[in-house]
Amino acid sequence: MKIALLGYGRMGKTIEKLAENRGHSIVYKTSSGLKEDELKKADVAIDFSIPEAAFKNITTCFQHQIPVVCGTTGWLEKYDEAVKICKKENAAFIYASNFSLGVNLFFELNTQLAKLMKKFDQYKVDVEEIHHTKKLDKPSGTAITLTEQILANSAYTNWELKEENTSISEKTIPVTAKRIEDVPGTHIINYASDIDDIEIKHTAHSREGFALGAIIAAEFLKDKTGIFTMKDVLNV
Ligand SMILES: NC(=O)C1=CN([C@@H]2O[C@H](COP(=O)(O)OP(=O)(O)OC[C@H]3O[C@@H](n4cnc5c(N)ncnc54)[C@H](O)[C@@H]3O)[C@@H](O)[C@H]2O)C=CC1
Ligand SMILES: O=C(O)C1=N[C@H](C(=O)O)C[C@H](O)C1
Repeated sequence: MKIALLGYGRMGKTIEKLAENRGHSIVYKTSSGLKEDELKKADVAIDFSIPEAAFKNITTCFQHQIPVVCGTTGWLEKYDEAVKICKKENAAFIYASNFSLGVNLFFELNTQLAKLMKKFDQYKVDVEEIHHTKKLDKPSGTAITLTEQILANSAYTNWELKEENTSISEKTIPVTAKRIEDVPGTHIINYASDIDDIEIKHTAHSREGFALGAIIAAEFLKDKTGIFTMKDVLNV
């Protein structure tokens, strides 16, 4: 498979290494704007760039009917518009806030746990994410997905990023974002009561899980049209 890497930073470089080990070739890579003649050489594009660039990158791929896998976080206010353009251009698209198998299993666990906890209102939930200090967005896209899953399966009505010394209402899910050097990505869901806590946690040991998941998504998407999610790719 011929891959275009849109974003050649930490993730782009990890994807290049794993993709070549799986027999794919990187035919185009960029860390700035797109050269459309170069992009057109690819069977599929993988975007791990920056929030400001993702929408332009992926919609340019749609215009050339190049299937695109996007892992960039922090641009989702434009997701619905991207989906509309993808359908109009008869292109193919997968976005995921997290491509790792482990986190996608964790998403299922989180949903089931939220359903179970719904009737036990003595437990208060909070969501915490920890990432490296170079991360541009907060909270992480993964933390937002986890929080939205809890909202869809509980009596909570909204979420807020918790800054120090702020008080948060009963119906609001507090989300804490910590930045610690070199942490690839940790997510914790805690249900606390006066008597005990119940906690689930996912810890990424490196970026390889994210990169491998994105490559598997690209292998799935090549030669397809339409909008897909990691549930379609992994059958979870
Ligand atoms: N969905 C997932 O599984 C994961 C998502 N991410 C997300 O992926 C994104 C990238 O993460 P990292 O690789 O750690 O960041 P990074 O900062 O190492 O790499 C981003 C690269 O994009 C480049 N860039 C800037 N403008 C561009 C443009 N117009 N077109 C193409 N590239 C451009 C930058 O120069 C940089 O090299 C972030 O939004 C991060 O949150 C990261 C890991 C996993
Ligand atoms: O920026 C990162 O590094 C990561 N970003 C994604 C997110 O925002 O959820 C996924 C992963 O946790 C690493």
